[in-house]
Amino acid sequence: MAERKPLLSIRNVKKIFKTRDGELEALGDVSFDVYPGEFVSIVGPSGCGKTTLLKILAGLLLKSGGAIEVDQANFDPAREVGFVFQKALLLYWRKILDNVLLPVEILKMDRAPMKERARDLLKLVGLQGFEQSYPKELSGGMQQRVSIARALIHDPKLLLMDEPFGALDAITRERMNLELLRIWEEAKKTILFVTHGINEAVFLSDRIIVLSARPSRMVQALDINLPRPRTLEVRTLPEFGQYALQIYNSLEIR
Ligand SMILES: Nc1ncnc2c1ncn2[C@@H]1O[C@H](COP(=O)(O)OP(=O)(O)OP(=O)(O)O)[C@@H](O)[C@H]1O
Repeated sequence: MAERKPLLSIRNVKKIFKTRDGELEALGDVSFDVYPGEFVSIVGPSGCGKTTLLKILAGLLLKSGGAIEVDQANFDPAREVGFVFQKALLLYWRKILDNVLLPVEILKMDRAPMKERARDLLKLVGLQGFEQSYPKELSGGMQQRVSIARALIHDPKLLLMDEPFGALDAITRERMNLELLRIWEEAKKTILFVTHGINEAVFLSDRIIVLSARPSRMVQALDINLPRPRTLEVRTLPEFGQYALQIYNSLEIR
């Protein structure tokens, strides 16, 4: 079998912010790989630089050191990366279909053929029939599903998700976890997912990267060998608890 090549190689990435009070070292030295089709989560203490790392990967921030290698010539983050933030950040004056089509306009792609894709994606995220609604007519969970459809519209290889369900109530969050796995399996994307939820990370991921407090470095890369497709029963397996405990230990939560 041919050796798998990572889609993304993050090598000794550092980020130092220059602030009024001097330099702030956010990312100390972070290295890990993400393989095509993987679901990788990042967990770590508040302020350790998880959002910073995602922004660097999306091309929204410059790194201060290290290297990011991508297994593709001319990998353009604008085209190959989709970003889902904690808040859905929909444009309230645009209908749902037009919100999903926003990246198409930003990337100056042909809008007409993408309309059909936008409809298909809304169906994929369970929002068929809401194409002509406005964001305020949708619940928080529904709005977040629109933002997932929007992040997928230009068919990026990599989906970066920054605590996408952090603002949702616990029940909606559970539902969104199941939805996301279904979407991931269907859309066959590579996902890098930031969360504060250790159980959420274990439930969703193939691998979990645990970062230390600032200046952060990787303290653990944990492969999650739980069966897929994951159903809620997976949470009752003893291994599930053992994985969660390993992460608590790495984070020194006792
Ligand atoms: N633009 C900036 N200028 C200066 N400092 C910044 C900037 N952005 C982030 N920081 C600092 O860098 C550190 C990492 O921030 P970041 O938002 O990446 O952390 P995080 O791990 O995502 O946190 P949380 O889990 O609380 O969301 C923090 O100490 C933050 O104050």
